[in-house]
Amino acid sequence: MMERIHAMVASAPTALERRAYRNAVDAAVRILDRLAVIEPDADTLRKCERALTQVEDALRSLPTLPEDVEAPAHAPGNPRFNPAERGLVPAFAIDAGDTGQLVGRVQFSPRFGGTASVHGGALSLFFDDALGMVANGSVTGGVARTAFLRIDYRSLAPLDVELHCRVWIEAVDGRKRFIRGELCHGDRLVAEAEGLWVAPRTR
Ligand SMILES: CCCCCCCC/C=C\CCCCCCCC(=O)SCCNC(=O)CCNC(=O)[C@H](O)C(C)(C)COP(=O)(O)OP(=O)(O)OC[C@H]1O[C@@H](n2cnc3c(N)ncnc32)[C@H](O)[C@@H]1OP(=O)(O)O
Repeated sequence: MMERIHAMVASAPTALERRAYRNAVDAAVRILDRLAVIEPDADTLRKCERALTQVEDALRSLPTLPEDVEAPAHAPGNPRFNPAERGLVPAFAIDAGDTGQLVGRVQFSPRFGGTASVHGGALSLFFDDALGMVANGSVTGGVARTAFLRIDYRSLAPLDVELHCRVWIEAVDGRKRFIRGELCHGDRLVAEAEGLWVAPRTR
């Protein structure tokens, strides 16, 4: 038990560690964004690979978070919890929220590109996070998992451009939370999403 408590305390990052973590992830995703747009040059890329392998070696020298420690690993203060801080989803800015809806902006950088526009799966990833945030927010209270997520792709989503997003609670029925969302480029609808989040049984 003491070991477990120690592991829980040890895995909660300080503000300094969290900032350093975010800066390291930012540097890594800037590399992926750059790799998505460059004209490849074998010599330069071989040098990059060598330098990146050194970075990887440095990261391998660090201990990994214990797998069995649920609470701190998923606590809001832990960067492992937050997909945007890990570079998994594009960073988005929340302009308004907290009343069962959320209004914000998101910009998909080149690594999220399919061909010339945003990859459909990246849009789905974003919606899972944004709708999930409202499903797990202060109005509904507590944790819920995605049961289904349907995306309607209405028009191509441009890369590197600010898109506007709105997410709201459509209905709550017992453990079920039906959430909807939409993403627009200016006045143009880019995609719509609807999903169901189910809270765990209490007994
Ligand atoms: C510590 C505090 C935290 C607070 C956080 C606040 C800050 C938040 C900040 C940032 C949040 C970021 C948020 C990201 C969110 C992303 C979430 C994910 O991506 S989760 C990974 C992907 N999802 C899975 O892996 C689920 C896998 N599936 C399951 O675990 C189960 O199937 C589950 C839980 C979804 C349902 O299982 P059952 O056993 O609990 O419930 P049953 O009895 O089967 O269903 C309950 C009701 O739901 C309907 N239902 C279930 N699945 C359905 C479906 N696919 N379609 C339609 N209805 C469905 C059923 O028909 C039933 O309805 P009837 O009660 O009879 O009316």
